[in-house]
Amino acid sequence: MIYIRNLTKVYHSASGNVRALEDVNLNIEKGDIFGIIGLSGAGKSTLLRCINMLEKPTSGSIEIDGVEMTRLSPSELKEMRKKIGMIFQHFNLLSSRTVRGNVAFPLEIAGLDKRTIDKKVENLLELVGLSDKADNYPSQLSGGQKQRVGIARALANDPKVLLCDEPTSALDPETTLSILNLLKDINRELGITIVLITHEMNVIKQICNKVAVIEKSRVVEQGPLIEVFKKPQTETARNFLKSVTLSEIPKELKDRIENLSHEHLEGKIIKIAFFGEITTEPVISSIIRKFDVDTNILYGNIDHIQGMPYGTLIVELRGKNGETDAALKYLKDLGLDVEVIENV
Ligand SMILES: Nc1ncnc2c1ncn2[C@@H]1O[C@H](COP(=O)(O)OP(=O)(O)OP(=O)(O)O)[C@@H](O)[C@H]1O
Repeated sequence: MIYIRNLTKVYHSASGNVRALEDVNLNIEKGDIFGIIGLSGAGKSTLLRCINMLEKPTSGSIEIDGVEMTRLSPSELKEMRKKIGMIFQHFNLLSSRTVRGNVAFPLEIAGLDKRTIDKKVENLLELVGLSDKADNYPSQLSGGQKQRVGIARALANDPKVLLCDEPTSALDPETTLSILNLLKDINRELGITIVLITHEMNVIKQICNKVAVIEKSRVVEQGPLIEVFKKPQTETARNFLKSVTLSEIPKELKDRIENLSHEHLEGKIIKIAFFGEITTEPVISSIIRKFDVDTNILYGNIDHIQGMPYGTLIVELRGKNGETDAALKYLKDLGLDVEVIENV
């Protein structure tokens, strides 16, 4: 659906040149919900804005639905942009127009007659669940409702692609979930390919099937979500994953660890952050089978992305003669992110 080849974007400004994108290659297939993640300034917005040619690439090619975007005349580009809707972090609604007026705007620009526009707007507002707010102004809406207007407006010209620039960053978790569900429905029911920038792992895990990681203007990892997060190759992907695993040990657990009796065996409290098939039971039983170690799970926080478990375990290991060290090494060799919290 969207094939990007050797895309480079250099901004020229008074303070010098900024290479915002460097030799970017991406394959986004029809029906994908494709997440783009990266630190601030990595080049995510520039990439999104190059896809609909709001930014003109310095070099490289962008093919959308079989059309090479960089070679279009202004009138051809105008037509092509109808196939590409866009929504924004801060909604970008026209404050002087009602909800109805905002959604009608792209249709008026396209020159449709009033009856067609009215019918279309009615359908779109029903789709996003805002029929009863048609005559409200943006200032009279909640953040989630504003984003629904943004989505309805972006869908007005029946696009094939929807570009989303941090669509839920300004929303609370519950509203975020409802907007993500709406985007998922739009993807599934209307067959629209979605490209989405986010800095939240929760957004990625809720709806994306593929992800690309941008670091310093370059795409450094891309592929199916599970592949990327199972064996993250970059710091950015690892930190994204860590943001949903346990970073702070809960206070009650800390107290419990401190109160553990020391007995006569050596012991360690370890934290395992994992993503993939290795779940509580197999990890623990493999340790028990291979080493002379007793295990006790003190804490487990497990969630799923597309059926794949990820999360954090805090485990007490007790054994003799360096057996706990051997078990620890074994876990690390399995590719798990293991950290010793305390020796007891
Ligand atoms: N119009 C511009 N002129 C000059 N430099 C720009 C312009 N727009 C962006 N840049 C620079 O290009 C680089 C990439 O910016 P971009 O906005 O694409 O990053 P981003 O990953 O979207 O960041 P954020 O998450 O903070 O929005 C940054 O160094 C930025 O300062």
